[in-house]
Amino acid sequence: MYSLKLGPKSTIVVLTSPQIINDLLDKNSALTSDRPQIHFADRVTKGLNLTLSHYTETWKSLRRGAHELLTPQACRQHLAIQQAEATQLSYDLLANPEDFASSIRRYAISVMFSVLYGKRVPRFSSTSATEFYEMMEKWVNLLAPGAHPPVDMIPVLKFVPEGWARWKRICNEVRRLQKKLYFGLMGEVEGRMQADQENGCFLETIIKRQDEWGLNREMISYLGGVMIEGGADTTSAFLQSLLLLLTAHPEVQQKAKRELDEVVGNERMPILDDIERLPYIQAIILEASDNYYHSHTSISANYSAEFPPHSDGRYSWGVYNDPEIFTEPEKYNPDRFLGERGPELIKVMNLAFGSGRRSCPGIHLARNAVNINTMNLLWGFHFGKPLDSNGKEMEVDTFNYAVGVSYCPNPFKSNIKPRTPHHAELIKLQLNSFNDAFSQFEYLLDDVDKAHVKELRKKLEE
Ligand code: HEM
Repeated sequence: MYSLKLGPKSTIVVLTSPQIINDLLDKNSALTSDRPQIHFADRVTKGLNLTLSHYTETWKSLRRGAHELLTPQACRQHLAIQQAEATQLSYDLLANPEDFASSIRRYAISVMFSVLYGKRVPRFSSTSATEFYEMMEKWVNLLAPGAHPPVDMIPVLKFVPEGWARWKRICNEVRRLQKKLYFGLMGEVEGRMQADQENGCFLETIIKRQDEWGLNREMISYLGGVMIEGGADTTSAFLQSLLLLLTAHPEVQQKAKRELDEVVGNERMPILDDIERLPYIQAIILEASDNYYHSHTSISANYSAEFPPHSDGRYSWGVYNDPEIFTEPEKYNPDRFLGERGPELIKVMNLAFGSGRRSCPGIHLARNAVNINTMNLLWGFHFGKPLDSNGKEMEVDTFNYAVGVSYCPNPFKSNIKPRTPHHAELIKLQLNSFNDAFSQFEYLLDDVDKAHVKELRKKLEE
């Protein structure tokens, strides 16, 4: 653990010990559940962004709604569409293996849209996805460290007139885009409810129970939007990290496939419950989880001399890369979780979803997504190293990540092939069997998406 003093009022504390994290964020969470001051976020969302907002009564109402709708039981109800979309992802890798990154991103955003708004995203370039990503690019750039004047450190900058402060105009633009998108999606759900076309999505329940949770229309629309922000790119970054690591480690793939062949076999695709009987696959997931997780908390009262009020606490890499906890932490070695120290290491990896009151409310949905897709990908495909112009395998850099608000591998190549034609055939058959699961989420699609879905169904039936 160490701290950096960045001015009279700003201290960043970097936490690297699981014991201190537990003590600080779990046992003392009433004092450590705030977020640091982010003026741009307050200006854009007026305190309604669940992830970035201070520890306020508004945050508590938003969090209660999010929590109740993302319990393990509630997430079971979303399993059919998660499984269907995961099969669609496998099919997309068969059809267009070079474009795996877009296919993964489509998968992740489509599950979030379906679960939240009851409307899937059949193409990466579907209008809803494009609008979301356009908004997100501006939003993430606005929040990126160093991209704009340091208003939080020099608050007087808030008074610079808008004509001279480009960041103020960007804040206004992001606010406009967020409101247009999030209110628009909410309006679609309201319209569908009035037309008696409910499909059990998150926003329907929130709208019905808003009084109980103390939420108004603006809060609900932001809650939905923030859940897409929190759930889509995190899940897709995990799956891209996983693919990068698997591509670099054929020996891990081989071992995983042996386990899958014994437990699942070659006559069906995996289902979620299989994961319990696949300890090596579980270890692959745990070992891939240290690459990008972050927690970001703020200490709101005088906790101790090292943590003055409003100090800003962070942990991530330090914990998972401590050689006293993880032997050779830089090595991708799932077997470390299967040895004698496995249970102790698994406990540390559970920090990957945060600790205390600000920990990830989407953990169960995220784990289901990660489990289903890791099993599917290893069951159905081989991820080979890319080849150079002489047909020789190239090495893969597993530390080549984009650094920013989200942490995702930079574009990379993987030589993706189905394991056998039989595996490819089973993926197509399974996708065809999910027509009913998909159709409930296709009511609000535009004409281009509807035509795309129709053409795909026709192809699968040929
Ligand atoms: C693999 C996928 C995911 C990972 C790795 C992940 C990880 C995290 C982490 C580390 C935090 C911060 C915890 C802290 O500050 O202590 C967080 C917060 C959050 N996550 Fe996730 N998450 C994932 C998926 C999801 C999903 C699917 C949803 C929505 C359904 C979601 C919604 C949120 C929200 C709203 C917050 C902010 C909570 C708050 O500040 O009260 N996340 N997540």
